[in-house]
Amino acid sequence: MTAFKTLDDLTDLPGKRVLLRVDLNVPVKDGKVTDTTRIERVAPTIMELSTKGARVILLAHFGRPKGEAVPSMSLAPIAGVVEDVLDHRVHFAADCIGEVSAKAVNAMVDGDVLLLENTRFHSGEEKNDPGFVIELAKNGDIFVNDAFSAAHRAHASTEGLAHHLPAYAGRTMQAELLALEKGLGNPARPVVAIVGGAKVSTKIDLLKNLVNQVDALVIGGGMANTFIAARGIDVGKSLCEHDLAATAKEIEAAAAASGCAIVLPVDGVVAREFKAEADNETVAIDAIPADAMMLDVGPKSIDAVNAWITKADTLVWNGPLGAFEIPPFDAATVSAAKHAAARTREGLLVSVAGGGDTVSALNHAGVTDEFTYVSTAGGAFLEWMEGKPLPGVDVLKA
Ligand SMILES: Nc1ncnc2c1ncn2[C@@H]1O[C@H](COP(=O)(O)OP(=O)(O)O)[C@@H](O)[C@H]1O
Ligand SMILES: O=C(OP(=O)(O)O)[C@H](O)COP(=O)(O)O
Repeated sequence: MTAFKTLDDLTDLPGKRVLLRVDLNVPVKDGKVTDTTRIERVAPTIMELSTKGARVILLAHFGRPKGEAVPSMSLAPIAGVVEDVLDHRVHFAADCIGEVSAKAVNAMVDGDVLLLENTRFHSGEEKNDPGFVIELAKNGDIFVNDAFSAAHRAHASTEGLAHHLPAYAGRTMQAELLALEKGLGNPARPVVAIVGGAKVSTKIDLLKNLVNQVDALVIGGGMANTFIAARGIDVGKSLCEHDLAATAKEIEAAAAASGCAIVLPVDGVVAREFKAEADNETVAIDAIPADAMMLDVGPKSIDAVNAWITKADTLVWNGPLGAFEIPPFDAATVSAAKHAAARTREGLLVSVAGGGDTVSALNHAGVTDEFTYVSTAGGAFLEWMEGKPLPGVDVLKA
């Protein structure tokens, strides 16, 4: 934990350009940020550096634009939200490298905060391309990483930069690792994991190891549809990654071998449109109409999920059970969140949840403060839980 340098080791900041990696990959609906938790969590690091006289240059990604400058994934609208959370002016530059960024950085005075455009607008970011890292590094004297939730990515702004500039962990990075170690370092059993959400392809591999560490794996959301389809059941138009059927089967086999129960939905709430209050019906899992999508798990499945939460001494949760942003498809997620919160309140459960949308879902259910710990990270938190090396953390220790 103390293996890396922190802001406590940074002295003489006035005049220094600090490249601060943050995670601004926040939930957005109809162009509006719906949850500012990730911004609130990095605010103390930004303000500490600014108050100590640094010129704070924020690096972040938004969405998965795959190396293209996709306007809908610009960070420009997020700058104003960061400004509101910080209650401090936030300048914006329309590129994270090159002349545009250099001009904005050169115009900074001590204490200024500048947000650079989405690092993923350049293909060099995800490739951790050495030439791109050098371009990023030109704008800074010091690198601080406060994006624990992106630390499982070996990208230019999360890993590469630490090889080029003196590198430090931000306050959130420190706090996340400490809290996860405290909550899950030696978890009381049974340990139940809930994994749902939409990022099926990037998270499914994590389940292979997770089943060796938990006593039950409850699967919901788009992830469940993929497992259900792999069992040969037609999921209609549901979010599903059919090409991952073999992986899903491997995970089921690994779970059987390690004695981990796999809990899949037995019923679902289906609709033909992805919108709030869409006409919907509850059907058995093997009766999803061909033209419908399962947007939430059904009432019998909710009972089963809550029964597993009752059995658990420790709960780890990433990914909502359904499309919670569009009621009534929030029912399962809200029910499980409230049940886990109640058990935690009674001292019967250690509950740790994480992920940009998961935090937003817990906020929606009104129970965030009642969980033992809520991480900003989803995938990174699961990888940490698996014991996998996190490139963004390891490079700070190197
Ligand atoms: N059955 C479903 N169909 C479509 N989308 C779903 C379904 N269940 C959950 N989702 C979506 O998953 C998203 C969150 O997934 P993900 O990004 O993996 O979580 P996190 O950000 O917490 O790691 C939410 O936007 C939610 O609407
Ligand atoms: O939102 C994020 O992760 P999460 O959905 O696992 O919480 C991070 O910003 C990482 O994003 P990525 O999964 O596109 O690399």
